[in-house]
Amino acid sequence: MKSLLPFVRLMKSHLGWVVLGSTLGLLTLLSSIGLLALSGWFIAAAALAGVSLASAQAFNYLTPGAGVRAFAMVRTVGRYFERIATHEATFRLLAQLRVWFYQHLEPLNPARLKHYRSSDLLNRIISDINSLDNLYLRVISPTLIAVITSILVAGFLAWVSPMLGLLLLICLCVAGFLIPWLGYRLASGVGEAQVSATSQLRQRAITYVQGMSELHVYSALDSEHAKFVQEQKTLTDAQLRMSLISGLTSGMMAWVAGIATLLALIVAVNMVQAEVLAPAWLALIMFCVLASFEAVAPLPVAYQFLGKTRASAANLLEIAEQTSDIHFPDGSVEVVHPGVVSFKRVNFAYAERRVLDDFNMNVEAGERVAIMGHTGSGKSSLINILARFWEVQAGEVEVGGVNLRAYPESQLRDQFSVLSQPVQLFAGSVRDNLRLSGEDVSDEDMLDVLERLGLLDMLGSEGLQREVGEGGSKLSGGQRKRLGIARALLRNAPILILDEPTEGLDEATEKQVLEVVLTYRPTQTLLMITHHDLFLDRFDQVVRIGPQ
Ligand SMILES: Nc1ncnc2c1ncn2[C@@H]1O[C@H](COP(=O)(O)OP(=O)(O)OP(=O)(O)O)[C@@H](O)[C@H]1O
Repeated sequence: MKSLLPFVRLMKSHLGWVVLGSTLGLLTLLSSIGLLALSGWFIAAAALAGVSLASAQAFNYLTPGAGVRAFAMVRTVGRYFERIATHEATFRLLAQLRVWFYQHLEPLNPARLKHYRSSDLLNRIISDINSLDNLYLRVISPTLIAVITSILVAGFLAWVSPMLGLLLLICLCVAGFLIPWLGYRLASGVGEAQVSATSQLRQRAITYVQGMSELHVYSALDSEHAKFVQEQKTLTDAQLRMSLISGLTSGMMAWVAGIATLLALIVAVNMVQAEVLAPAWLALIMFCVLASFEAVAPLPVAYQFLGKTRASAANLLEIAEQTSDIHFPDGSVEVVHPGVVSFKRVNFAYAERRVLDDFNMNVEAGERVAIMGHTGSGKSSLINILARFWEVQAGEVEVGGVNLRAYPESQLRDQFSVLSQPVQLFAGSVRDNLRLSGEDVSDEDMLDVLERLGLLDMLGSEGLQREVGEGGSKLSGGQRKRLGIARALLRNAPILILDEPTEGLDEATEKQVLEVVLTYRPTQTLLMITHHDLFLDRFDQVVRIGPQ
């Protein structure tokens, strides 16, 4: 249960709605019980009063009639507002949970998140967070309502007869504690299996859809489909077992309610025979006992799904409790020499994989540097280091004359414009993608750089509104790359880092692109990772990484 505590604490900020929803729920339920009990008494008492003219005339129809109407109105109006309040509370809690989760996820650098697939994270954000709406709506609020209602109704019956009160309390305890506990025990493993099966199925579905063309080409659709069906079956099996448990606990609940009513009837009939209870009270007691089970009826299902809710909570906490090992200080630093980059005796490894060993590089402001080396030698790792996605194990890295570790995050990001590999484009228009380089970038600047990179034809009649598709799927590989270069060029930062900007381009386009890269911002420092030696003579330095 410890895993649920942080989520219970989150409710504090919406305590008003939470308390209002539960109070209205309690009021509605008590009105419902009162309505049934009073109506039962009223009909029975009126019928008995009708036996003789004198008793019929003496019978007070007005007060109980008004009571029935009052209970009916409170029940109807209460139910309406209870739904509004509990849903408002639930949606507010869900919204807060999503933001809370994202706030914990966002600072985790790629080094922390590399063990998680993006589809797994997506599943946690959607499915696991949704499961947590069970906690307030189906567990906490109904439990509170059930406890208070049981005490009040059993107390009322105890006032009529202590025996009746005790009897109802015992039956409500069986229905409200024992049966939910049984449901919880039976379903605890199944709920966890359901959470895991849902996650697996969603991950499989995402991979399946994303890799559809490859699966077609390699004729692997059937085998992938078979795995998909198997995972669907695992989920359906878990759901079926959950339904069987629900059926079992609902049946037991109806059974206990029936037994309680029968026992109450026996006690009440004896009291009527002993003339300690008016006959019309028989109906009141019967309806009161029957209706009181409405309070505990939602509990077995709620507790049955508690295992699932706990598993979801554990999934979320697993991410939320991680702390980034990379800390950015607050405040600001004075960038002494904008555009300068230096690596001094740097050692760097991904876990046990050594990449840079005693690596040195000095780049002056405005210099153009080509970074070359065999594939896998660690060229792209320089970007990971400069962006502080990963930390170096030894040595010093300075940007603008300031140690990388002294930079607040946003100030560090302001030092670079980066074209990474592969280029990440977002579903949206060309303008949306270029806008990432700065809110103040004008359409004219965008069109100018696109023209220089030979991309105007790509825009067609739609211009900057041209949609690029999911990940740039509506563009060719070369267009994607050049659009990424355009975005990097448009961002006015002291240092431009391009990771293989001309990879996959034909020679003429490669020349055109390099020309733009080398002339677009003449005073900007350029670090260009490349495998090609085209235009190397126009670079101030060539840095080679790894064995030559
Ligand atoms: N996130 C990571 N976790 C573990 N190892 C990694 C990670 N990223 C890269 N590597 C490994 O580090 C080494 C250097 O990778 P890097 O991407 O820096 O090489 P590169 O020189 O840019 O290669 P290429 O020219 O093929 O792009 C490679 O052996 C690679 O397998």
